[in-house]
Amino acid sequence: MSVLTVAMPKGRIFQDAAALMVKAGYQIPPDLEDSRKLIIDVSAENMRFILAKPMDVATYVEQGVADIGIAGKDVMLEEERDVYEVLDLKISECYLAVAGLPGTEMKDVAPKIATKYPNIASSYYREQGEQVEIIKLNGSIELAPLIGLSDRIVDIVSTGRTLKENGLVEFERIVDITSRLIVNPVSYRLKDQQIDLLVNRLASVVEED
Ligand SMILES: Nc1ncnc2c1ncn2[C@@H]1O[C@H](COP(=O)(O)OP(=O)(O)OP(=O)(O)O)[C@@H](O)[C@H]1O
Ligand SMILES: O=P(O)(O)OC[C@H]1O[C@H](OP(=O)(O)OP(=O)(O)O)[C@H](O)[C@@H]1O
Repeated sequence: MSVLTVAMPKGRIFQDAAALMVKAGYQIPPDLEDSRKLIIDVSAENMRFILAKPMDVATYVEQGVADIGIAGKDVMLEEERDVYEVLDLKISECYLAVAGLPGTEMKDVAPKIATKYPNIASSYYREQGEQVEIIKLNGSIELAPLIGLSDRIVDIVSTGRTLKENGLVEFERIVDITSRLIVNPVSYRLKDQQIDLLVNRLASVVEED
């Protein structure tokens, strides 16, 4: 049986994802994320974990250097990678929303939208029939309307604390987000039994609403 390479997102999703795998019976070392090592072999499970930035997970899986991966639906929508999305893991829940300063209207001509998700924001406003200028930022998105960089932001909301503490309000909810199990199409053909086993084991522990 060949080794299964799993691209795991560092950061927020990691703990939820590792807990789910442990619940599914996989012997994952609890300190997987504590070291600075980026490749961790778990020979007992015939698995290799690569620790990636969340936005890059789907890239590793599409390129085939990882057979499977765990990625937020936000990443899947933004990146549109050629991978199979096989299971909603129902972890790391959040949503994408439009937010801004309360009581403000968008400018009539070329309103500015700051976001880490330019593709999602573009298609959202295209569907709304609104012509906007997208400003790509890499973080601290909530700053943009506060300092006059944008009329609105498109960003992730989880507890709502960041919006609240910066005096911003949510205007529209765009899409609910959870993390997904994704698979490289070629790997799915070559390692179908191994992957099916993992999918079934994870599916059986994913909480049903
Ligand atoms: N409050 C939240 N903010 C951002 N992402 C969240 C939140 N809650 C869940 N998520 C999920 O976690 C993923 C991002 O994880 P994380 O914040 O660790 O990475 P990141 O955005 O690359 O962080 P950084 O750039 O600060 O390292 C998103 O793709 C999303 O699916
Ligand atoms: O609703 P909340 O629970 O407050 O979470 C939402 C915030 O968390 C994320 O930012 P992150 O912490 O990843 O920082 P960033 O500014 O570096 O993107 C996201 O971009 C929001 O700013």
